[in-house]
Amino acid sequence: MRASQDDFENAMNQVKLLKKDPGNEVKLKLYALYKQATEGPCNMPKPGVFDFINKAKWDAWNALGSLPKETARQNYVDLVSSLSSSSESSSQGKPGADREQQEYENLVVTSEDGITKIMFNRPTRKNAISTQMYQEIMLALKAASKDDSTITVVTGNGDYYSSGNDLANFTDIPPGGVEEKAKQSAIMLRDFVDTFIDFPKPLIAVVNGPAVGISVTTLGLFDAVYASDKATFHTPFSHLGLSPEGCASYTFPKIMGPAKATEMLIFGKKLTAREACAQGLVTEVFPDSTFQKEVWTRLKAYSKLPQNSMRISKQVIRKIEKEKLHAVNAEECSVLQKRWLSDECMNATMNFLSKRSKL
Ligand SMILES: CCCC/C=C/CC(=O)SCCNC(=O)CCNC(=O)[C@H](O)C(C)(C)COP(=O)(O)OP(=O)(O)OC[C@H]1O[C@@H](n2cnc3c(N)ncnc32)[C@H](O)[C@@H]1OP(=O)(O)O
Repeated sequence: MRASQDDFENAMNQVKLLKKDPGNEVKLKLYALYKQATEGPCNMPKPGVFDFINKAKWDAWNALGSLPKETARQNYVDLVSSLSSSSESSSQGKPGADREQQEYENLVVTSEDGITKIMFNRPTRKNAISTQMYQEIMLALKAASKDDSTITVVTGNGDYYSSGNDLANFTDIPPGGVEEKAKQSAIMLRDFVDTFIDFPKPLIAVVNGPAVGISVTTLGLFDAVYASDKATFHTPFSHLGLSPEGCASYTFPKIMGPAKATEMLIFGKKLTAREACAQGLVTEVFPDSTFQKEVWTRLKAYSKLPQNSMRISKQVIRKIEKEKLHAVNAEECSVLQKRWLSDECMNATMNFLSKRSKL
């Protein structure tokens, strides 16, 4: 089977996750295959003999001759896949060897061009948010709030932005029983949402694919939301015996009006990206084929704006709401603590985990 554009983009993301530097030879090969896959045969003038780096790159690309773009794309995906598996097996062979380098298990966090990017990284679970991942997101946001970047971006690796709360979170019952679990979860959820409410810099969501549950509700706390036209927005709380969180009980009626918010939050209506944009939840929608390029070009331009001015403007815009948002968050968590113990919620969770239901 030929590698698709999605496979190619996933492979590009995978390269950033490699735990081990693959070495210059492999990096040149990756560069050449990437150029061939995206631009075709080498079309650049040959760099001078003393321009060592660019000449090495040119040589590698030029050596691919007239290799078709599709074949180059496939070879790129295959090469990344072989690198990913060998870097996984070598780190398994040396337990703990790469721990210090990789701070997060479920996120990839990078800082470049004044932008800190926090990428959900559980693509095989559709970026479902496990208990550990909630903690990691809070840590990453707190670190981003203090680093040198001017803006912070949250996005997902793979085809989903996030499928929301990992429903397996509720299977890890502590000695205190389900009541204790519900209490712990409410405390964690409240801290989690507070971290978004208090985030001091422009916070941007780059919604690369479908978003479910808490990954949708928290969008109401972002400063801008850019979405691929492949993204959908779904809050199936009633189907799961739940109730809204992430301050959506307040932000959604405010953003889209109570009637539209009801359709989403009570009846679980799934919105397309364009519908979510028309309702004001999404700032702008881009065709999936150009999504990453267009959004990152724009974000790079925004990240060059004066840092203090952006922070202060955000403060002015949000200040009046902060207290209200914290109160809403506390109330939603307290309601959910009871909901998690309800038969409606327990049955829905069991049905999903025993593979009897999906959204
Ligand atoms: C403690 C704080 C709590 C805060 C509360 C928040 C509320 C919410 O977030 S409610 C929303 C909860 N999310 C869901 O109900 C989504 C459940 N998932 C699905 O319905 C489907 O997986 C999907 C529609 C998202 C995707 O379907 P698709 O057929 O494309 O892929 P799958 O084969 O189902 O997914 C691959 C793999 O990933 C597992 N998985 C996906 N999402 C979740 C999830 N949210 N929780 C746990 N596991 C998830 C899925 O089971 C598959 O696993 P297997 O390969 O082992 O079958």
